[in-house]
Amino acid sequence: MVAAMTAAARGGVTVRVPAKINLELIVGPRRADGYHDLSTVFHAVGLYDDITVTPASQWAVTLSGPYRHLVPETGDNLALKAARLLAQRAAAEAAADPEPAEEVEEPSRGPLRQVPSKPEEPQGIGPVHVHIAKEIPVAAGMAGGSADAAATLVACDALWQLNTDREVLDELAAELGSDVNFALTGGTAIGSGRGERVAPVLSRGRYHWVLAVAKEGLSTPAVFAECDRLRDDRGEHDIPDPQPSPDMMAALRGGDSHALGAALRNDLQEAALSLRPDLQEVLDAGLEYGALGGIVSGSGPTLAFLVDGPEGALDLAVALTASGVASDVKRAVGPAHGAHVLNAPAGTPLGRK
Ligand SMILES: C[C@](O)(CO)[C@H](O)COP(=O)(O)OP(=O)(O)OC[C@H]1O[C@@H](n2ccc(N)nc2=O)[C@H](O)[C@@H]1O
Ligand SMILES: Nc1ncnc2c1ncn2[C@@H]1O[C@H](COP(=O)(O)OP(=O)(O)OP(=O)(O)O)[C@@H](O)[C@H]1O
Repeated sequence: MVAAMTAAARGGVTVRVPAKINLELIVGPRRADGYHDLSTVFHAVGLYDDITVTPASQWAVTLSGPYRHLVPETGDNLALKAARLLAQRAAAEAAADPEPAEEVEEPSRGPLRQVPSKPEEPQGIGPVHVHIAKEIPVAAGMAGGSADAAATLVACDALWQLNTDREVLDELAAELGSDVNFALTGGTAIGSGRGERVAPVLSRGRYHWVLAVAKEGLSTPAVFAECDRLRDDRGEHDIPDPQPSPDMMAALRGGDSHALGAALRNDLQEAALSLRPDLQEVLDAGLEYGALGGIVSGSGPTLAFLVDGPEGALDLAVALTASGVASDVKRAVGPAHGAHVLNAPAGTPLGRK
């Protein structure tokens, strides 16, 4: 928060964005465009990246935090792509929709004449410096890059005072990646299409999670490809269209963590374990030490264990660490809010007066 206030004083906007896990991930057949239709239940958890955007003379991105060395500080960074995409969109809209002329009465000449109205478009759309305080593990199946992209859209929108329609933000989010739309939304929500169509789901309760983060990440395309390969090897060709499961919907409606633990499902889990067999030992240990359920998060390799409260979370985190099967163990509570502004410069709609 102090960093956010300092950023605001320098004319920057800071946005906080959560990591996600997938409580359910049902993978349909591979589509002609290479993606897979999904039915997923996204769940945002309280493990956050903070993104600060500040006006700059050229586009730039920097990182801090324990995972900073794993993320490019170049134009490949998804956050920088998001900032440029929003700038391009705003410029295109301004060009397509030139300032409307308005009629005014000019007393000296009598008749009405046309003059351009005062520009409504915000000034100063241009290069920004994006700083990512990174706490979300990288290539971990927790949508860290997507979270940064979503946060940057929200931060630049606030910085440039664009007030972009949610529909347009969603369009840009989908262009950046399948998980970006959910990072804008947060909470617990159903994802369909390739994951970019996000809709609310009736859910109650707060859930406590223990996350076992692996040292080395997994590539999302490689895990989907392994899922296809395993299905082909088994001769599974008639993959049904993915649908949310009644058990998961009932568990969420009831807010019952035991029912939720039993309903956790991830169709990418087998593929992630096939590529990283060492994860099975950690999964078994978590369940043995009392988790209500355990699952590979998204495309992995992070493992998410559901426990029945904060004490259970501490006990499991200690047990997993002490047993030596997992070196980086975190605790988080869900659901968490989607990308939200922490602080904005004075004088802007979101800033202090
Ligand atoms: C595994 C999940 O995290 C579950 O939420 C997502 O499906 C992955 O979302 P993401 O990382 O934002 O993925 P994208 O950047 O859109 O796609 C990366 C690659 O993952 C594969 N991919 C992704 C999403 C999807 N529905 N089907 C796919 O097959 C494709 O090979 C794609 O080229
Ligand atoms: N801002 C960013 N934050 C994290 N990774 C980024 C970012 N920009 C680009 N990347 C790259 O994207 C790749 C995937 O990282 P990310 O942390 O998003 O994976 P993930 O959590 O497995 O994604 P998902 O769960 O959405 O499939 C990494 O190789 C990373 O270097």
